[in-house]
Amino acid sequence: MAVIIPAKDESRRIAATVRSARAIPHVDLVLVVDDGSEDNTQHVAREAGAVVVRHSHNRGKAAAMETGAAVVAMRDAPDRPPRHLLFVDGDLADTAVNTAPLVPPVMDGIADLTIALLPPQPGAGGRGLVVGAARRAIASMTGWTPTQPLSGMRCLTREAFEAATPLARGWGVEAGMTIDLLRLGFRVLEVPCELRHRPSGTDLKGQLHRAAQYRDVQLAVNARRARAAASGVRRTMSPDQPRPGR
Ligand SMILES: O=c1ccn([C@@H]2O[C@H](COP(=O)(O)OP(=O)(O)O[C@H]3O[C@H](CO)[C@@H](O)[C@H](O)[C@H]3O)[C@@H](O)[C@H]2O)c(=O)[nH]1
Ligand SMILES: O=C(O)[C@H](O)COP(=O)(O)O
Repeated sequence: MAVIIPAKDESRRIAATVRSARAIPHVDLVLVVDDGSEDNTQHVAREAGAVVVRHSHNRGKAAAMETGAAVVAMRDAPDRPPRHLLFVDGDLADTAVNTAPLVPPVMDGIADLTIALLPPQPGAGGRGLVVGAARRAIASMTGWTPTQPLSGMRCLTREAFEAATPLARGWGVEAGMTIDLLRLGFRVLEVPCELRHRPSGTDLKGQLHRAAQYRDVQLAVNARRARAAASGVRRTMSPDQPRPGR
């Protein structure tokens, strides 16, 4: 099992997150992908015992996740099955170890993707707009209604990860991944985890962040709707079927 931590400017919390993640049973690799931080995230993470790779400029969370998975693949042993992947945010600090319940269902083959359900977060300022839009979009495309559609703490098999790539960009990654995997028949499970993260507030920074989340989720969902419609048209036009309009 490898933990992948995408991290942008997380120097205040990354050491505690890395140390805590190293204590998760079955984890033998903790990889931090420094996504073009302007602070010293990479050094702090390395000192705390993580393997660290770095984007020279900021590319967004989804790109950091893809980089992380590629690096894990390079470090897998040729004679052993590929490691499963556990994605953990850099701001969980001491609670990162509490993502441990995500692991057994994947290791035991009960689920292909597990998603953490977080308890209510003190200081969270959202009105549920982005969360609600993502939830409805996932439900309409898959028939499954997630409780926390944006939760990024996720454990999945390598097979599921590869089926979900290329990932949707930026903040669209979670909604895109859930839709893609469910539509391909993978099994998804939400698992309660006692996590504490730094929630977005109600200040301007928080609202701009939500606007970016909303935009990225819409882009991810629209691309998937278009793809589903196009594959529907292709099916209609396959040679053994009558063509539309004829
Ligand atoms: O350009 C970026 C921005 C952020 N991060 C990292 O991505 C993680 C999540 O970012 P955060 O700022 O904590 O975002 P939140 O709004 O708190 O994230 C919530 O919503 C996101 C989806 O919109 C999910 O990815 C998160 O897991 C979920 O906690 C953190 O480790 C960041 O350091 C990057 O790697 N690159
Ligand atoms: O704070 C959050 O949970 C996310 O930024 C989403 O915000 P929302 O509450 O507006 O959906």
